[in-house]
Amino acid sequence: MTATRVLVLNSGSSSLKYQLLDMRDASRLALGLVERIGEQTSRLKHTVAGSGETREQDGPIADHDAALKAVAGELARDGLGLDSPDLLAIGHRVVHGGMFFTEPTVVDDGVITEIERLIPVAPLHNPANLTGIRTARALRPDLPQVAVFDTAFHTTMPESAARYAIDPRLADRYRVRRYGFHGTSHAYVSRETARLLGKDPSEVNVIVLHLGNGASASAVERGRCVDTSMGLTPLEGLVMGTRSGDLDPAVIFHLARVGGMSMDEIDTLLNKRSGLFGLCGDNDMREIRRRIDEGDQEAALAFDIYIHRLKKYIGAYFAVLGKVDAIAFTAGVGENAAPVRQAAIAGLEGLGAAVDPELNSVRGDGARLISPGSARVAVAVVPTDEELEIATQTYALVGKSN
Ligand SMILES: Nc1ncnc2c1ncn2[C@@H]1O[C@H](COP(=O)(O)OP(=O)(O)O)[C@@H](O)[C@H]1O
Ligand SMILES: CC(=O)OP(=O)(O)O
Ligand SMILES: [Mg+2]
Repeated sequence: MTATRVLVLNSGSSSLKYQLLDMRDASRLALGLVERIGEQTSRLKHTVAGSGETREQDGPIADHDAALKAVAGELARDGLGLDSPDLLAIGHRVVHGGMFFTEPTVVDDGVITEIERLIPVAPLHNPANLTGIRTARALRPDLPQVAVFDTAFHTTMPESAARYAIDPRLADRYRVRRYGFHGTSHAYVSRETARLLGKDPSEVNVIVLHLGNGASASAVERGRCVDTSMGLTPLEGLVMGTRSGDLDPAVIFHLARVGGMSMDEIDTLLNKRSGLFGLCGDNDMREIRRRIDEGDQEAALAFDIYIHRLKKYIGAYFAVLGKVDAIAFTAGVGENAAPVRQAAIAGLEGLGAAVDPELNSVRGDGARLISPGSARVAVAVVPTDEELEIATQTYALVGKSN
């Protein structure tokens, strides 16, 4: 029997999302999430796709190694364990691939060393991705492990967008350039948006707004990324859950010289204690909307700053692309927060974009248009599926040799 199943691991800084898929028809067999890894209140939520049965397990899970072993245990209970002969490969999300990785790559020792070398530019993500790879390798040393990089989709950016305005020799020596992240999602969502419009990706220009806890925008011209809001690290660009996004780099010198903060303190401040959380003490958009509804001014200002930045990027990418066919909202906030979509597009009628309040308020699982029929630019909600995209790329790489 030919093995056709792919297990996908999407390790975040404190979470592990996973899906087991059968790639004959890309159907899901099981999926789940381990949250708050490293805290006392960790939770594993495991769902068996066929029956829809969900099991939850609460209690401390110390690190990503323990998380993956717990997930393996849950899968084994359903007869879907990692020891199954039906398992073809394990696909891993790796956030930073630098300039080196432009394609999905079968992991060997050299690949691991390179991902390790990139830790300084993805300190929240690459260590977790590496733990996932190492644990999976230890559990099934015989299986191909495939790394799918967040940065890969953005390697088509022209130098004018990818370079910072600093001495290119210095930039090259330290590999300082704009890499961009969430690429697997931007690739998938831009393609799905074209499909929603009944077009081939090569026929349309799309602005993708990936608004999760981390958030980034991209300008996709005829299927190729030409600009994106994240840079050397996932800190640049939009206001995020806990990250500041863009600021004058001199803020850092100022906090060091005048505020007496160390580089590590500033790094932690900007990555973990800024963004929505820094502004109002909450990083979850649901909580922020609830507070706004109760008249909370601090939450309202945080929301306004978030929207203002988002709008600036939408405007910038109109200019970068020249002609825009669609704006797609995706990820946790983009897919669920109707007020964010409404506020981000409000006032863009002159650019041809508008949101129909009624369509915008309808909840749904699939990709859908939320712009009025008369709008020149389609505005859409397009759910992302990084795990499906990673499974597809993993299968394309190792399935044919099986
Ligand atoms: N129903 C909802 N309404 C508004 N925001 C939501 C909703 N559900 C999730 N979110 C937002 O989505 C975020 C998580 O998005 P997600 O794409 O899962 O992020 P990540 O992959 O970075 O963990 C939450 O922090 C929250 O702000
Ligand atoms: C790169 C990045 O920001 O990822 P996430 O949104 O999963 O934190
Ligand atoms: Mg995410």
